[in-house]
Amino acid sequence: MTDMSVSVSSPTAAIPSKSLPDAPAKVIARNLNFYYGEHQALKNINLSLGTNRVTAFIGPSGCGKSTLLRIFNRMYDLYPGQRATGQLMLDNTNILDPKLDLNLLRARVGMVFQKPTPFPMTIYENIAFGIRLYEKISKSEMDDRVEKALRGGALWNEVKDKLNASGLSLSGGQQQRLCIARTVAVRPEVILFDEPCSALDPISTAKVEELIQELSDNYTIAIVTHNMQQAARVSDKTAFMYLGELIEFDETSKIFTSPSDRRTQDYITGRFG
Ligand SMILES: Nc1ncnc2c1ncn2[C@@H]1O[C@H](COP(=O)(O)OP(=O)(O)OP(=O)(O)O)[C@@H](O)[C@H]1O
Repeated sequence: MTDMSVSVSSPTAAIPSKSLPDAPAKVIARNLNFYYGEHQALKNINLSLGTNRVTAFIGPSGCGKSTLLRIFNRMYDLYPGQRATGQLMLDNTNILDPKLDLNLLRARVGMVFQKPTPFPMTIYENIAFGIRLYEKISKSEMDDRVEKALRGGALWNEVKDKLNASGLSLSGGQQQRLCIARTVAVRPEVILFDEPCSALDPISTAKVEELIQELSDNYTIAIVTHNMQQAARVSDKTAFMYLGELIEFDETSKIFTSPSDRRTQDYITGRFG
C-alpha cells in the first residue's frame, strides 16, 4: 500500500489508499459504442477491468457511466432500441454475442443498484431465491450457502437470529448489504456497483466501502460513483468519462494526484460537473 499526497488543490479529492501491480484483464472493451435509438451515448470506449481489482467510473452527470456499466451484463437488452457495437470480452466470452445466454451472463456478472432493492420476502429467501435459479441443493447446503453469502455481505451477525424476518424490515444500509450478499450468493466473477452508497448514511457507506475492498480479494469490481473520496478510497484504477468518451483511465493515485488531461483535473477539483 502506498499513500500518496494530493498535489492537486481540491475540495473533493481524497488520498488514494492503494496502488497494486497490474492484474490480468477480466473484461476488455474494444471500440465500444452504445446507442439509445439515434443518440450515441458511448463513443469508442477502450479499457479493461483488471481481475480482482476495483475500477471506478467517474464523470459529470450524463457522461455515460451507468450506460457503460449496464453493457457489462447486457442489462440494456431489456429495452428495445438500445444497442452496442464493438467488442466486449469477459475472459473468452463475447458479452455482445446475440446468442449468449443472458441468465448465465448475469450469474457471472452481478449488479448492485443505487437504491437497495430487496425482494419482498424473508432475509433467508432473498439469498436462497437466486441460488435456486441456478442450482439444486439440499436444505442443509442451502443453509450453508445463505450463511456464507450473508457473511460475505458483512450482514450475518446482524441478521442471524431473524432470518425469517422480511428483507424490507432492515435499515437502508442493511438492505444494501443484503443486496450485495444476494449478488455474491450466486458466485459471480464480476460485480457491478452503480452508485451503491448514494442512498446511505455515512456509517453505512463506510461499511459498504469496506465490504467492496474485501470483496475485491475474490471478485472483479466496477463501481460508478459521484463521490471522489469514495473512488479514491476503494478503487485501484479510475476512469474519467465526459460526454460519452473515456477521457482518461489510469491508476487511481495518478488520476487524483497528477491527471494527464485538463478536463480530468477540472472535474476532480470541482471546477465543473
Ligand atoms: N433510457 C434512455 N434513453 C435515451 N437516452 C438515455 C437513456 N438513458 C440515458 N440516456 C442518455 O445517455 C447519456 C448517458 O447517460 P448515463 O445515465 O449513462 O450517464 P451517467 O454518467 O451515468 O449519469 P448520472 O451520473 O447522472 O447517473 C445521457 O445523455 C442520457 O441522457
